[in-house]
Amino acid sequence: MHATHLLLEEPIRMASILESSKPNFFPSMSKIVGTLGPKSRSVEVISGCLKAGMSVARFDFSWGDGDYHQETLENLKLAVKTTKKLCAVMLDTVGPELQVLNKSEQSISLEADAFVVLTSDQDKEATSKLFPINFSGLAKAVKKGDTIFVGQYLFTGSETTSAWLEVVEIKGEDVVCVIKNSATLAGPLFTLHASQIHIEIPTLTEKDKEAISTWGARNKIDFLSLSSTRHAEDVRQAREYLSKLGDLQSTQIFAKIENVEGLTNFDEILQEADGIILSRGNLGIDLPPEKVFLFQKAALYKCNMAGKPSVVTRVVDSMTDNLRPTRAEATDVANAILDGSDAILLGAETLRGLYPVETISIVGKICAEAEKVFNQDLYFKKTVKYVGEPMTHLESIASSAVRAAIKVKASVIIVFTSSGRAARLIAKYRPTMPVLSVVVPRLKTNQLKWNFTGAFEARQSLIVRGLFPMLADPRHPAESTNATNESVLKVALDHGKASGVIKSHDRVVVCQKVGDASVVKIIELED
Ligand SMILES: Nc1ncnc2c1ncn2[C@@H]1O[C@H](COP(=O)(O)OP(=O)(O)O)[C@@H](O)[C@H]1O
Ligand SMILES: C=C(OP(=O)(O)O)C(=O)O
Ligand SMILES: [K+]
Ligand SMILES: [Mg+2]
Repeated sequence: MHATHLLLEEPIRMASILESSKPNFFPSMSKIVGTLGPKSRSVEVISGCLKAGMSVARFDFSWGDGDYHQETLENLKLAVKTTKKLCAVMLDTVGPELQVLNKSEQSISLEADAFVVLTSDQDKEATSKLFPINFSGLAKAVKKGDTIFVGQYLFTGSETTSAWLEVVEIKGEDVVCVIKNSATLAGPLFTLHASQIHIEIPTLTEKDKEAISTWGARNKIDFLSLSSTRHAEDVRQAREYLSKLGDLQSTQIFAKIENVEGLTNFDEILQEADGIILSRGNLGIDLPPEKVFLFQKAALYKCNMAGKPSVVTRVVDSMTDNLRPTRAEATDVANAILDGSDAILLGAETLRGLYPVETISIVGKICAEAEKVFNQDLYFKKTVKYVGEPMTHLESIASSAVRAAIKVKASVIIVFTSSGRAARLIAKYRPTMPVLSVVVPRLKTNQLKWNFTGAFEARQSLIVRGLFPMLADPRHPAESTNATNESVLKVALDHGKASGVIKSHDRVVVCQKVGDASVVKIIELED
């Protein structure tokens, strides 16, 4: 991953662009989150997704029930076993999403300039003149002139399967809208997005709590994607809720920023959350188009400096129906990585798209190319300056490990960690080589029984750029004596060699504790 060093800021030989890249052991350092659904739930397709580079599976509770998602998850577990590729699980909440139920499932044709009424009377059938919605407060929340988008889940706002409405009148509980573009709405469920409007529904709804405490607890979810996070308090409340659900106190919360409220409160939200999802689908509707890129760059910079993983959504919509992305989309993926994103989240493309595996593969290839021209040196300096002095011991060790690894052209960095903190700090400095994070389990008690930690920590690094986890044998005690350190390191090196990331005569940088001292050491392998 560090073979050819081109920098965007330097003149690039045009011919070098045509040289094909050697495939690496890992498709890319950047991570891919795939949403699993109708087109991606067989063991076969999921195995294909894992081999193509998906390392986090997202289960979106905006549609489908627990049983449906459970079936998919069981298939994922089988696929993980057969492919031997690790995958983390993310539960995505419904949140304060407005929905129209189309019980008859017949498509609804909307004509430009005609009128449609949004009503809270959910007993009514959806027709081209009437949309029953799941919220009674809309008439109070919107005013004449406001914009509302409606379409099939994950609509883009630019195709003929979604429509743009403008509020013309409020009649009691009903909202009368004029249709701005002709469209055909298909499927059982449409999503509604009222631009820049506060919807008075809690971020974590009762339905979400139910899904988390049953499905989530049963499956020990690694990540909670908190849809429509609007305030830091939303994250605190979700954390409080998870803390009462046994193992889920280890679940990480990714705040999904999808509207201007979340954007306005971004700094406080970032402090509370474990990571951020830039939900550009909804945000792209809430923001004027010319401002979207700016939010992306500003938010990713803040995540990078905080050392918290970031995820960008909705990159290759057109691949839902096509084998190739548009030029704009291909360029957009690369730019998300150059802007600092850790991961790319695929929604419709894998959920209901025709080419889930191919999409993951192409997105991974674009990410890998972007990583090669990423100006790590500049980024490193910026980060060190931002952190300032004095650094914490651990941060100083982590940044030094990355620097040393680049200077000696190490093929990998191996980091020992239990909490995952050391590994995340190394990733923060964006090493150009993969980081094998060796998660050493710790024995922990909840006063009832003994348990090993480590599984969550290992899987949670699957969303961080550059981190590739392995779980050490729990028979190795977590205290760092020289003998155990050496034996765990040997296992890690063997693992690296067996998988092909480490070859004989390679240099490897190791970050671990010896007694009470944190050390960075450089080792040169024999054959
Ligand atoms: N089991 C272990 N054996 C050796 N070194 C370790 C172990 N766990 C963590 N370290 C090292 O200890 C330092 C602190 O790392 P950190 O991830 O914060 O530890 P912990 O996971 O115990 O909180 C880092 O240098 C890390 O590489
Ligand atoms: C991923 C997105 O959100 P949702 O949860 O609605 O798919 C998005 O809006 O980009
Ligand atoms: K959702
Ligand atoms: Mg969304």
